[in-house]
Amino acid sequence: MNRIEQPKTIVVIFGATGDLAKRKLFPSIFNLYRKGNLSEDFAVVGVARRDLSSEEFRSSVKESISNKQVSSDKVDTFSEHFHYQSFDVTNPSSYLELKDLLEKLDNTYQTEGNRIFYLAMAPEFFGTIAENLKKEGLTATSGFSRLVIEKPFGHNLPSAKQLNEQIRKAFKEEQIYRIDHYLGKEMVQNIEVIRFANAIFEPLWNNRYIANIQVTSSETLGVEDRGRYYETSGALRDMVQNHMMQMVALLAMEPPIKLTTEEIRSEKIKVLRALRPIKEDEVHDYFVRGQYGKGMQNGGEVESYRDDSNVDDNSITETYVAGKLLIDNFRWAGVPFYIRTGKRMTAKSTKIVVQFKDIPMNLYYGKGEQQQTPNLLVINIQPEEGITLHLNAKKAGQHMQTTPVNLDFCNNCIDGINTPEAYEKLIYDCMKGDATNFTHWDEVALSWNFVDPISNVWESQMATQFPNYESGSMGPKEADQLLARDGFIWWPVSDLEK
Ligand SMILES: NC(=O)C1=CN([C@@H]2O[C@H](COP(=O)(O)OP(=O)(O)OC[C@H]3O[C@@H](n4cnc5c(N)ncnc54)[C@H](OP(=O)(O)O)[C@@H]3O)[C@@H](O)[C@H]2O)C=CC1
Ligand SMILES: O=C1O[C@H](COP(=O)(O)O)[C@@H](O)[C@H](O)[C@H]1O
Repeated sequence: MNRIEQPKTIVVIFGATGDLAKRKLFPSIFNLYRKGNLSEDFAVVGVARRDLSSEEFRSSVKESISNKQVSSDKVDTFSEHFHYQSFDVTNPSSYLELKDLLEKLDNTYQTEGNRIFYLAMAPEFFGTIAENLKKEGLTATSGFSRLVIEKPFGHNLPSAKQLNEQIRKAFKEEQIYRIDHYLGKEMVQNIEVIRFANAIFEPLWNNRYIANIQVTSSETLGVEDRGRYYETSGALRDMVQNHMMQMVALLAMEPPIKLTTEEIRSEKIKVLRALRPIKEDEVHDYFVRGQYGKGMQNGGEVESYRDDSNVDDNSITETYVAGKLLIDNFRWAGVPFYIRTGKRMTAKSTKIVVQFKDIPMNLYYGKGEQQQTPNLLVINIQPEEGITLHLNAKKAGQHMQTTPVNLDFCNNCIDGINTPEAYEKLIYDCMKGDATNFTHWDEVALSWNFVDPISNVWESQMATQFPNYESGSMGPKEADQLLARDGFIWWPVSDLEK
């Protein structure tokens, strides 16, 4: 029987009073504790500017996990592991105070000098914190010392390089865990298994049999209270440079020779290196940007992006991106990978659709009322988790007519299986020292290198047509034309699409 690994560690959360900590980090650590993936040998130290006692901090931790159906005793015992320190990231004495606290907690919780520094703060502080942690001796412990970095990792390639150089002065590459929460999603992790553990897919996974691959991540929410950040980012930096390109890399990579961090990352890096660069004068041929206007969602009218109080009235920030990526290697030459992501769209849905090529001669073509549809393999990432294979079969009856049939596997429909949240998996991986589902610097750099020409063009040219899609729709019509030019359509990603 497999024994559950119960890592011993102190997690220091920088930005522990913030949104991410409350919504994602505390509940994820709690789930690990509840499931027995953590023993009693762990502590969490929250740091932020505001003046709170550890008791007050524990109350906010309890509040963030209060909707979980568990006994209050468990919640109380869990929250006893949490401690708080008011902190100024630029002041060396804050680090020295933290160092003392960590040494004491090491003894109390038997954490053997193991430390995870989780930077859940505005990115402008990432470099300073990393440098000070080293300078003030917090990384010199008898155990491991790891740095978890939230997105965004830079704003473009030069700023990402600068940040990387800064943190590399304090931490080695193997100590750095750059979070991309899509890599913690169950079905994103399943891409490799579907591809490499099934004899029926891998032989077909190439330009001889695949016509195109579509990756969609649509959201119904607008920018909510993140307008200020989003104005500096836009969908290209917020979603494409990281999550979307990571999914493309997993879909396109060669089978790794072993399932190790180095081998898997190395195959993903090769895909990113093989991406055909988009020249600035070609951006319009390959990429489409959009911004949502007002519209109807869930039966009510919603405001446009530009109406948000934190957004410029004439903002040219894109809330939608669709693009065509080409991978110039032996396996993928000629196969377009289409990606699209946007806010305030028809449905919340992340799906990958692999469209297979038509067979050379179809004996049943044109028979019956329904046209035959291509074979599709749909990987449902969220909210449903699973796979659907679209096939053609004989329609019951006297005639040789075909009808589409779907073979469905739903991962999260099975009773009793509650798939863990992405953050839960990633935090646990980091505690165990498994960096496979975190992005290596080379992946970050190659992704910025790919998207930078696109953002340069978009920033230098006014988007006079904005807003160009209604809230509640599937994005601007130019995104449909992008595929129509190649003779394809976007396959629906939800039943709500007409
Ligand atoms: N929220 C989300 O859903 C997501 C967030 N992220 C990333 O996570 C990071 C944090 O985001 P989020 O939680 O939303 O941000 P918030 O603005 O909600 O929280 C920021 C935190 O930083 C602390 N802080 C700010 N300035 C200082 C300072 N000078 N010294 C010490 N602490 C400081 C704040 O506490 P106080 O005011 O008490 O100092 C607060 O705890 C960002 O990099 C963001 O891009 C990534 C993906 C999703
Ligand atoms: O990283 C981000 O992801 C979310 C979407 O994540 P999901 O897990 O809900 O699909 C997005 O809303 C946010 O803008 C972006 O920063």
